[in-house]
Amino acid sequence: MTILEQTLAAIRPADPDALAEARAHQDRLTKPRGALGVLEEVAVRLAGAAAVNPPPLPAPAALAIFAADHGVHAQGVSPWPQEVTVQMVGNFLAGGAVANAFAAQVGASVTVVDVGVAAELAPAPGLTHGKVAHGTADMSLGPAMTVEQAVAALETGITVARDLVAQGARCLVTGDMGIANTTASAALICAFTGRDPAEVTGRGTGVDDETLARKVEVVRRALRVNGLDGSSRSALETLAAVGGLEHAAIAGFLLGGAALRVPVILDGVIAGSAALAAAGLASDVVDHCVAGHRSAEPGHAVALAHLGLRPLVELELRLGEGTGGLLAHPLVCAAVRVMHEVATFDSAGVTDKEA
Ligand SMILES: O=C(O)c1ccc[n+]([C@@H]2O[C@H](COP(=O)([O-])O)[C@@H](O)[C@H]2O)c1
Ligand SMILES: Cc1cc2nc[nH]c2cc1C
Repeated sequence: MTILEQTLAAIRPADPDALAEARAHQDRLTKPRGALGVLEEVAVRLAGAAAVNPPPLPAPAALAIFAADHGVHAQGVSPWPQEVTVQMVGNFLAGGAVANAFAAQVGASVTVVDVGVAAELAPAPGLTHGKVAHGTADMSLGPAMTVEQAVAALETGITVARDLVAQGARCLVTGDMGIANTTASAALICAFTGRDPAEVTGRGTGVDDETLARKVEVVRRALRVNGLDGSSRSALETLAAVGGLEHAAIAGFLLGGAALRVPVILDGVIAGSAALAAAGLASDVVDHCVAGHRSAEPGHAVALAHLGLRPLVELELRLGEGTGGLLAHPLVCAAVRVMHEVATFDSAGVTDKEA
């Protein structure tokens, strides 16, 4: 079996016994039932994903930033030049990006993965070489990737997840860097949810009205050229046709974490669209994902609703890199810590109104 086949075969849905035990456990803790709101559901979901209650504390966390370039950049869909992708990789490796500051704040490690940066990158500490191609082809003219390239990038993501868990990570956080990747994200979201490009295409790094209108038409053309406007293609073909190499690698990263029952916190719209592809390959992967935040990009809310995931943080972030996922990590840890440390009505001698 290939790494991808092995991984897909290993993914299990949330364990119903652990889910039920965790729900009952929440109701015995010294707080009014439901008082921790969304955090109660997060802890219960992690128990289901781990198949044990209480679930393991999701720490330490490891951020993987998957970097790649996009042929569709040639259509004028981003105000930023393509070389910013490789320049930001240098910034991540030097510790100078927002993702580095947030990772330091929450005690997460940072790994940068070149899965498809157009420029050559010299070996450096913290950089993983997983280059599948020097960027994708222009999806508005034909498929962005071959199916073989998409599989190679998926397997890079799986391998990165496996390596980080082997090194001790107990929570994975997705990160991305790729100028023009919000265009590919919008196309993936349309293809997987059936929504119109005008509803899900956003301003990315901050495009003006004229560029936004062009971006919507580029997404529409990419869907048409690749036969994704109505007719159904497989998840893998869809990912290859309009995804980016970082989308494929992030989808693999989610599958790799899920196969090992290690939770993965999703960052923004790039991760959300990659999760749609991962769910198309193995629907149970969603049970192992936590939506870290909701980004300002309109397609992100559409993707999360389709996946049935509720974002934890809403701060109008639209940076990527894993920044929103990292900010959610302490919340996820706090939700699980409750299950380990909070007394029950019985153990603390607190009168339960239900007793
Ligand atoms: O995470 C998000 O939701 C998000 C929203 C807008 C922009 N980004 C980041 O900005 C870059 C893509 O923006 P653009 O306008 O070039 O498509 C890419 O590096 C992403 O990490 C990320
Ligand atoms: C400067 C810059 C930093 C980023 N980080 C993620 N995407 C980005 C896009 C730009 C343009």
